[in-house]
Amino acid sequence: MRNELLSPAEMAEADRLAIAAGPLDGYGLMQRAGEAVAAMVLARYPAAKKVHVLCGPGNNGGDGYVVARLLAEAGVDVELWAEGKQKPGSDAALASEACNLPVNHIGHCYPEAGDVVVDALYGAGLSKDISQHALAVSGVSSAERVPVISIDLPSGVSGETGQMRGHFDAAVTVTFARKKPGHLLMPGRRVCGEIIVADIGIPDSIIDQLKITTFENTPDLWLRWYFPRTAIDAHKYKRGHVAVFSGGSSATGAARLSALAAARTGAGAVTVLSPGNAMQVNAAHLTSIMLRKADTIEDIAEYLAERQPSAFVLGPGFGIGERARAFALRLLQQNRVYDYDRGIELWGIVLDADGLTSFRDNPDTLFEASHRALAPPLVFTPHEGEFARLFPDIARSKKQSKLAKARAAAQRANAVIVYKGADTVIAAPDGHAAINANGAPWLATAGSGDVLAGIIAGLLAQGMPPFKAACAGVWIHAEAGRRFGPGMIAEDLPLAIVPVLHELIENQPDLR
Ligand SMILES: NC(=O)C1=CN([C@@H]2O[C@H](COP(=O)(O)OP(=O)(O)OC[C@H]3O[C@@H](n4cnc5c(N)ncnc54)[C@H](OP(=O)(O)O)[C@@H]3O)[C@@H](O)[C@H]2O)[C@@H](O)CC1
Ligand SMILES: [K+]
Repeated sequence: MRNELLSPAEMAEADRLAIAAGPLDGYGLMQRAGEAVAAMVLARYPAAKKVHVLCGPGNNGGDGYVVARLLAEAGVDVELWAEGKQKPGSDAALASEACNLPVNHIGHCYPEAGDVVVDALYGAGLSKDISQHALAVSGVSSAERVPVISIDLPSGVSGETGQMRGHFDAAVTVTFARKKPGHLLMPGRRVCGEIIVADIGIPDSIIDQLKITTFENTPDLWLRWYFPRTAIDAHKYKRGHVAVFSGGSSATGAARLSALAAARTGAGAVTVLSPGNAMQVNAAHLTSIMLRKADTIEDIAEYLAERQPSAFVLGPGFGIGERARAFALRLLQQNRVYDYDRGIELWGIVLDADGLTSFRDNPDTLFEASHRALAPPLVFTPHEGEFARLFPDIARSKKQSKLAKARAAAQRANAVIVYKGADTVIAAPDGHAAINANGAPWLATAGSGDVLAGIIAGLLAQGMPPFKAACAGVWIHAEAGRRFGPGMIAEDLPLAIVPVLHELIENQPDLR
């Protein structure tokens, strides 16, 4: 897999292992890094009037000296600008010695329209805010529309968290071996431009040794082994039965959106569980989706015994309060069911929106229930506000990245957490996590989250493991929204996922 995301510490470990295994030493890796960037600059900007290379004191700057030397050798007009003191004898010092160009202080750098800037100030070793001089060059570059090529990361962006300490706005970021979380987490992602991952000679076998648990959410993560295969003899209930709880008579649309999405995702049967006072309005709007009255805990118990549904959605439009808490805790009393023949978990619960907010005053009652040994798999789908209500202390942390927060929450809740946003993070209680990157702004529309909850439930119902179902659901939902484009409303989404599903299945020969 090439979708692992390496933290700066993991990347340093990969470098260390690669150097120990040979044949390249640190200086050799730096040459390869510089070659990749120089080749990219030559290919993309053959008509650049001048290339300004900004070098910091560490190895990011070292890469910059290699780029400057190679571009000058290729006949490009190169000017070198530096700040900070190099460590004598470091790879960066060797790279600067090998580069014979004059070095100017960065405070005098004024790029002009038609030039290109190579930003080799700070990468993995960023440890403080970037200087006023660096910020000034960044500002002039933006004002003059001078493209910035950032090495490893736009200087000022943390590779670990995506947080920024001043920044460059890159047109292209060239990173090495694998992407880093900071390339995908906001706000860093916004300033990376196009991200190119260059091979500098660190083999996959070295990355494998690191046992990475953070990934970019791409189909590689879940399509081949885990995506539901519709068996030829599939009976509708074998393809899973999803139940979605509806709100009262004036708030039923959200549940129907979830229900429709679950059905489109391939669940064989879907039922809306409705309060008595909303039966009529739900009945007026449902056709293939079934409807059943569920006002009380007894109604739910009866339904569970009779129909053995395989996934629930509780929360969209449901209403905040005691009823939501009681229903959620009742579902959590059911034991998980494992189908040993098919090797799949038979059911799970997606808790969204009001289903989460209802526990804001006493989240521990929810977490105690979810930690019971036989409790069914749980997926929470909070946006930022809901996350803060359920995990206030984690949400407040200034130090932790969104990735770390989602992981901490997943452990505490013993649930898969889908921490939504432009950079949705999916985290499992066992520490596995993925960052989604195929979203689009049009997904931020009312009802979009209800559809996502339904897609995930549809996948859970078909036996997909909860973390994989959540990852696949987020990706499919985002892909459908991205392809639909401007003008999309949530009602469009359940149908828009269909071509995405077709393509996923067609692209996997062993899934046909
Ligand atoms: N390892 C390898 O084999 C390979 C690594 N490669 C490359 O190395 C890069 C990582 O190199 P690195 O670890 O030297 O860190 P780097 O980002 O250059 O910064 C550290 C220096 O900057 C300083 N500093 C930090 N922030 C600052 C600020 N805001 N303002 C001012 N100063 C600041 C910091 O100071 P200190 O924290 O020590 O006070 C220290 O002196 C990586 O991104 C990739 O490009 C490739 O060549 C492939 C092979
Ligand atoms: K940089």
